[in-house]
Amino acid sequence: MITVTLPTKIYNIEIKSGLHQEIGGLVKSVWKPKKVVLITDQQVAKHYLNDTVSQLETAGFEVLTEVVPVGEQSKSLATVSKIISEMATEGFTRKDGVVALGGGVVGDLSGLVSSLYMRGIPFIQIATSLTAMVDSSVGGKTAVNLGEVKNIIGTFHQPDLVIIDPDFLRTLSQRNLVEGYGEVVKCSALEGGEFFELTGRITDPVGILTNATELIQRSIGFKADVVMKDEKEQNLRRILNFGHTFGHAIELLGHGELKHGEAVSIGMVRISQCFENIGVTQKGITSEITDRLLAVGLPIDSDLIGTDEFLEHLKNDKKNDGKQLNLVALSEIGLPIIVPKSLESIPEFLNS
Ligand SMILES: NC(=O)c1ccc[n+]([C@@H]2O[C@H](COP(=O)([O-])OP(=O)(O)OC[C@H]3O[C@@H](n4cnc5c(N)ncnc54)[C@H](O)[C@@H]3O)[C@@H](O)[C@H]2O)c1
Ligand SMILES: O=C(O)C(=O)C[C@@H](O)[C@H](O)[C@H](O)COP(=O)(O)O
Ligand SMILES: [Zn+2]
Repeated sequence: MITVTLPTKIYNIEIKSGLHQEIGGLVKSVWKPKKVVLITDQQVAKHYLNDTVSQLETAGFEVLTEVVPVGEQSKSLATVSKIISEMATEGFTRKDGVVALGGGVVGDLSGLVSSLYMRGIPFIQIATSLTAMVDSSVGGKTAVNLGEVKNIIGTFHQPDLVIIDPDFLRTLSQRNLVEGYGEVVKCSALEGGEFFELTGRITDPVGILTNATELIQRSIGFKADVVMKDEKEQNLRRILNFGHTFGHAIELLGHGELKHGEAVSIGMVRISQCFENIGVTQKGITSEITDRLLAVGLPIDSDLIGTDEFLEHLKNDKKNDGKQLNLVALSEIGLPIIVPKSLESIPEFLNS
């Protein structure tokens, strides 16, 4: 178990194989019986919805289920408003709760629903994808996209509890498993040391599964420490965005072809190479990161980088100050820094 201690909230992240059979009891350990809306997507629902509903009902909760279509398209205001209107029809009050059962899409969407309904009601995350287990279920960033802009509508709203059972990974597709591993490599490069050595020993997707619990604990342990120091991303938390400035732009421009973790993988390699070329990043680091990503089959390059549309998307990065981009670089493995750059300088930077 990892505990996240913030100025206005303390919550636990329970990580253990087999927890999917203890959901009712775990939820009851933090909430009195009440109404809950259980939000999931169609794919996760096929495997886990009935059992989760039955566990929650046995524990005394009254459950409304909301099953959204699979994929990034469900991170939309239309989905938020549909769910919120059904909660209102069902008489949900401020004392009731939202439970996310799914990957990062369901988690980001449910988090936003819970933070908006009646100006904020309690929220629990049950992470079922690797991305959710190593990253999105923790830290309280909630979001939906608006048209072509990624995560532009969102809040910080921390959960009351995070449940992570690596057994859920057994039904996850290899592509989604590998995608989530992109964020693991990110955390390992940011932290360095034994964590980076561990990702260096993973030579294929099977290695992700056999080391899943340790990879989850290390990634979430690292992220939780950063979030505890800077919950609202005023400063340090920006490092968790390594690879995302370019990554989010190509994820959106790919119109669903690139999954989030794949786009981040490409984003990390390109930003790292550019910083290596101008002497900010120590020589050899890009190839160490690239080796880890290629080992599991993650993509490391995209033609979308550098196009006019790409440059246009960079304007929406949430780390920007006015016209200035704040890019995350690694001066060495384990030593992230923020490097300001003007938008105008990016074409030259990309060709450095
Ligand atoms: N809030 C944050 O801090 C944060 C961090 C990282 C990523 N994100 C967001 O998360 C999203 C990506 O998350 P994702 O990769 O989990 O995508 P996702 O939620 O779309 O899940 C990927 C796919 O896996 C399926 N799935 C999930 N769990 C499963 C299981 N156990 N068995 C079978 N299928 C399963 C889903 O149905 C979906 O088809 C992006 O929108 C990204 O922006 C947010
Ligand atoms: O938790 C954070 O902080 C992160 O930046 C984690 C990222 O992996 C994640 O993709 C996050 O949703 C990106 O947020 P955004 O603020 O760049 O939209
Ligand atoms: Zn991410």
